[in-house]
Amino acid sequence: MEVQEMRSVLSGFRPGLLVLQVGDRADSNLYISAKLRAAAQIGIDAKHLRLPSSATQDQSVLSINADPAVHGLIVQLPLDSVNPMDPERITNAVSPEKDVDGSVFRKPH
Ligand SMILES: Nc1nc2c(c(=O)[nH]1)N[C@@H](CN(C=O)c1ccc(C(=O)N[C@@H](CCC(=O)O)C(=O)O)cc1)CN2
Repeated sequence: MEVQEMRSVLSGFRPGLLVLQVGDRADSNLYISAKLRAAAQIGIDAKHLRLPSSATQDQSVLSINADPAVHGLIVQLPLDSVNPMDPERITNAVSPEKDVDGSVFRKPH
């Protein structure tokens, strides 16, 4: 369903997107700006959460998953942290319903 259609069917509903970044890479900043701009143009309430490069694994993803105002979540790669990070583990921690990139591995039933 297109965002406009969704908003008219679900009167006033505004989908929320969050882009999670760890660190401050210039290339990631550019990609994120483009994503936020594109989302805003089609009526998505897009936000950017930048964690410091001292951030640790997936606690942040888990708390964002639980936020009902975040309907879609993008974990911007690479994760630019001074701590060991397993990108697969982090992207797989994204709730499948919120997985904008379609990168969550789901076990077949
Ligand atoms: N969460 C994600 N992180 C990263 C992704 C991603 O898809 N999801 N990909 C890259 C960075 N990136 C977007 O974030 C990205 C990098 C390069 C390109 C690209 O090569 N685009 C094409 C043009 C495509 C077009 O105009 O339609 C090109 O430049 O030739 C796109 C996205 C790492 N992190």
